Amino acid sequence: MRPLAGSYLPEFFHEDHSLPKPSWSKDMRLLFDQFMKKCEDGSWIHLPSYNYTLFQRSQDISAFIHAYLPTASKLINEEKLLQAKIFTRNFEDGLGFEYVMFYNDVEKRVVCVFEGGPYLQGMPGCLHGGAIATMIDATVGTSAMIAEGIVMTANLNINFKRPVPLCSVVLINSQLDKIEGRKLFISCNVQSVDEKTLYTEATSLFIKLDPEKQV
Ligand SMILES: CCCCC/C=C\C/C=C\C/C=C\C/C=C\CCCC(=O)SCCNC(=O)CCNC(=O)[C@H](O)C(C)(C)COP(=O)(O)OP(=O)(O)OC[C@H]1O[C@@H](n2cnc3c(N)ncnc32)[C@H](O)[C@@H]1OP(=O)(O)O
Repeated sequence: MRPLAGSYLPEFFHEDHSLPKPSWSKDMRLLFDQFMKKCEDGSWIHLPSYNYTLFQRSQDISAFIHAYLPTASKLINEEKLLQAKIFTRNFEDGLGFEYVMFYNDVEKRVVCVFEGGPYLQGMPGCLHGGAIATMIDATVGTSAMIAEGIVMTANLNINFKRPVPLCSVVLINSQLDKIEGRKLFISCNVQSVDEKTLYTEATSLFIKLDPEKQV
């Protein structure tokens, strides 16, 4: 199985969605600039983000699924895989998930600057809990993938402590706590930009996939 080479992908697949857009709020842009500044000495790394998976070409996705998820592969329509896109990267600009992640290798931390747009409403004026869970999963998932490669979420435990105002910017801070064999334990919190409000706390367990096992 070969990793993705950009050359055979349509142009729009190359777009990095984690870069500033006109739809970003002032807070989002400010935090982006602050973290980019921290990247200058190499302590933090900006993580690009696309709306396709690493194995977008049908045979690459197919090879991946057969190797790692043989049971699921029996139920997957391979033609539809050509249309597959990353869940969080398919809303029009500014309406859904706007986010950018940064990674600190020494501290084993991934931080996500996230603004949930108006299409992510749950309770009136508030972000849907599922949208928060999605972005927590994406953030801790990124941390797990950086550490161990091909992983899946086995457990995600979330305490919603305060409602997140719709269209506000939050910081999702994740921390790789420990790795035990194939298990990765990653904790996370969601805070307001001024760090005065703790919205959410979460713990997660990721399992490194074992191609020898028939999951
Ligand atoms: C996958 C990446 C592919 C590459 C993609 C490339 C680019 C992507 C680009 C952008 C994406 C960026 C970021 C990521 C964004 C989002 C992340 C989303 C991730 C997900 O959204 S993913 C979907 C939800 N996820 C599932 O759909 C999993 C269903 N599930 C299973 O497929 C199996 O369950 C599996 C594989 C997890 C484990 O199965 P298995 O057979 O390999 O391992 P096994 O069961 O033996 O467990 C081993 C040891 O973990 C312990 N253990 C297991 N589960 C536990 C639990 N829940 N609580 C406590 N302990 C647990 C056991 O007790 C044992 O412990 P011990 O060894 O001590 O006995």
